[in-house]
Amino acid sequence: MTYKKRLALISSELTRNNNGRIFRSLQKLANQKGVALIVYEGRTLGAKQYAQAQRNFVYQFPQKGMIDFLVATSAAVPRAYPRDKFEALFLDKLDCPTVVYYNERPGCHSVQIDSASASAEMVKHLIEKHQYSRFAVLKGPETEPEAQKRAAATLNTLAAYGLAKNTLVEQADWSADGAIRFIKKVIVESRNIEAIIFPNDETAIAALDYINHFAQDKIGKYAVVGFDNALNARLINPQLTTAEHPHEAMAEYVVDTLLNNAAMPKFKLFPAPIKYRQSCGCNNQFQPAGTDNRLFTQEFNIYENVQAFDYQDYFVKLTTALVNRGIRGCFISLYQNEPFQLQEDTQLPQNAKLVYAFDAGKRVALEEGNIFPTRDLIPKTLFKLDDYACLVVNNLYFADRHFGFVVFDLSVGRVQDAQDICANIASTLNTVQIFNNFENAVDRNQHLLKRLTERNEQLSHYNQTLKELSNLDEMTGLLNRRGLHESFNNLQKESGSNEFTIFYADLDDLKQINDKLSHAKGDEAICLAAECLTSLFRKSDVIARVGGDEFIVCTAMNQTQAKQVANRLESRLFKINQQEKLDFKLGISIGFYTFKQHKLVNIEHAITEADKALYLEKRAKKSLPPTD
Ligand SMILES: Nc1nc2c(ncn2[C@@H]2O[C@H](COP(=O)(O)OP(=O)(O)OP(=O)(O)O)[C@@H](O)[C@H]2O)c(=O)[nH]1
Repeated sequence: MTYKKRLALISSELTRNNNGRIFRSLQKLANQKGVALIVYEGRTLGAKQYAQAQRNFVYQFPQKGMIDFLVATSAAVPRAYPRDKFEALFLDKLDCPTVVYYNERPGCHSVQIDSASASAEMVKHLIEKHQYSRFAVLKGPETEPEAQKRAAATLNTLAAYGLAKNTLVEQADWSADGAIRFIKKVIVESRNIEAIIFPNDETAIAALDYINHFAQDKIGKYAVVGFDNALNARLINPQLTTAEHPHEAMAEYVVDTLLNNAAMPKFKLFPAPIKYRQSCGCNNQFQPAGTDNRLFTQEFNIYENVQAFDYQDYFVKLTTALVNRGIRGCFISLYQNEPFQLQEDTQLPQNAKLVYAFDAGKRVALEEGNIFPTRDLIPKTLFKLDDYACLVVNNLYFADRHFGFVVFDLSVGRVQDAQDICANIASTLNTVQIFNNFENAVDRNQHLLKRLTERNEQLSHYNQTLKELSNLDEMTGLLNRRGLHESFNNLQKESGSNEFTIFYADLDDLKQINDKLSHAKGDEAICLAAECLTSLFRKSDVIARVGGDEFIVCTAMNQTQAKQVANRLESRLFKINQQEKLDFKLGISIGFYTFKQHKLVNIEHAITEADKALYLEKRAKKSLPPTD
């Protein structure tokens, strides 16, 4: 079956009070007429409580073109919610026929129940059938016309029987908090109260639940009545006497009105018959305390494991949970934006990405991509919205991180289960995302660390090269003076010798070569001298060019060996000059100084001594007498 038209229901928590019955009755009637129901499940608009405000972001979802009709209940849109805000959020934006339950709003149809007659009848029943004369009355919120009608009719009827004076009256709201404060007061003040009239079932049930668990000596002492015939009215002990909303008839009227798109807003009042159960004193068989009737609709528990740290693991477990609970469909989408915090004017993110799909009772494998306009709820390319009779939309958030939404197909399946699973999806996906962010950060750090280590290694390699370069003479590739000192220290440590010789060598007549031939030839002579010295000494000896044409060699040699080397130099030079066919005569003078290691004051002293010897050698070569 296809559902061409869509009815949006703006509702607060579907498992509470009247909401579930409005939901199911509208679903049934709408579906019969080929209209799909899409429920946007939030809380009470305008509520200050944190969780309610976060939930209400779901009311941003209904968009023009997506839905054809709108229904808003007073639990979701109370009378106190300002007209301009209501119009901006729904009416102006959606521009479609709208019905409000239990309220009247300009431009909307309205369905209400005749709560005044029902309240009066309830009081009459308590007085005439049960002969109670001492009453306590809790009034609903002053801002709600529905609450005022109930309270006024109750108090007027009590007054008509002359019982108003003895009645304890308190003002509260529709919530359990107010009810518990009130029942405590009734118990403490005693006043022999016989019957308590609550403004709705939620407050009546909260009071009975309080008595059952915290004031067991008062079980059965008070007759209690509520209003609404909420889902829990039959589950509380004793079962609650209450006024019924004729939901089927109301839903039929609502759907007809919307489909026929009546031109003028209409107001319709429905009678609210009383459901006489045990709590007023009828059918007076109280079940013994402690039978632990479970409140709400959860009649059995399924303890599947739906906890995980990554998406894939989680989606497998979620599928099992959905199958176990018989939910027909579940579609999870994450906003394309980063998670955000709600501000006053936060708009629905434009796009979302479908990350999980469970359709017609089975998980659907998804390809990559699946980004779609958020307002569509599910991607048109994969699923046809017209195929779904009943969808429930919940936003996904955790603390103040809003990150996506889930759409349940509840044409089959219980609302309570969908709510359980929705809470699980929100908290688990939040954990998965935070865990992923954390892991990514760790990965990023590790990657950075690796790159940093590589860079460091590269850098220390460059440093080493630089250091080596800074120790070398560029022209000859020999050590320079700085390199000489460092290498000589190593030589001393590594040679194992305690006798060393420092040679000081100097080219002969370089100036002449420069002047007569060229500076380039002078360079050639220097390089040739370097080669000559390198070939003359051992690899382990330290050879350095320390000035223009001056060289120092440090070796682990005694004086005899040093003399032999000095002699060998002469023959080496002779050979070079013969073989190389040079434009100049290569001549090297050399002086040396040998010392025992322990006698060495420092290398500079040894160099000076070698230099002196060189000087003498030079003078001798030039046949000049030495000067002092
Ligand atoms: N081509 C060249 N010449 C240099 C270099 N460094 C220094 N000189 C020159 O080499 C000459 C060295 O002079 P000395 O060592 O005093 O004199 P010499 O001509 O070698 O004579 P003796 O040492 O007395 O034999 C100077 O003229 C410097 O300008 C160099 O790197 N290349």
